[in-house]
Amino acid sequence: MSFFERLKKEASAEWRAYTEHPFTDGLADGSLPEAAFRHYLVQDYLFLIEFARAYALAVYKSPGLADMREAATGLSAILDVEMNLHVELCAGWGLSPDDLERAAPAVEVLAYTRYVLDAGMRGDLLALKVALAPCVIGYAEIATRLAARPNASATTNPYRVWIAEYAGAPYQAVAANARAHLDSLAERYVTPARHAELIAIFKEAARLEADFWEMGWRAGPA
Ligand SMILES: Cc1ncc(CO)c(N)n1
Repeated sequence: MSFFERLKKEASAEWRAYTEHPFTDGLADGSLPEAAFRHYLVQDYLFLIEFARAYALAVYKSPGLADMREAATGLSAILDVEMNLHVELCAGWGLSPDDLERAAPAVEVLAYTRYVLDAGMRGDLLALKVALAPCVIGYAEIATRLAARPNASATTNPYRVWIAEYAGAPYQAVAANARAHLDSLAERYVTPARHAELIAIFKEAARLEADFWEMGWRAGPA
């Protein structure tokens, strides 16, 4: 079993609560209230800015050049690809870059991004990549599951663009790469004594991802 599979297995309750949150089902069938999605989009932009900072920390925390380049590629994937797609997606929802940058971060954004940055600052590159894994790899898994649903790509589903973006080949390749790199770091740096620490970080990050969906979900009409 790969290291990533092992993490998922150990954190199966947290993983399910995150990847099968009702918010995601609302995206799949188009039933998610628009206010919930709009709130999520604004907060996700603020999240991505801090997430880019965590990748920058991964560059710094890299023991060697190959790890450094991998982290730099991840940083560029966020700053140059994912954030541009996000701005485009937001424009379609009537949200300008100004609207996005003026927003105040929700406590769920602060809690999650500070947690990941802290795990990286006090730990090594592996601890940081474990904290990042639910975000990067989780979204790829969620979108693949949603894309297989009957209404996911229907023109009547307002969330089809979001699903297609994360289920699409470029994002899936980013996630596959992150997964392979995590497994290779684990081969180099995991010791039995570290398992509990790393599983705890993974569980916490998955829990904070579920809280992120919950934040969006609460912004929808009751
Ligand atoms: C909250 C959150 N987690 C993961 C991703 C994927 O990058 C995202 N855009 N937002």
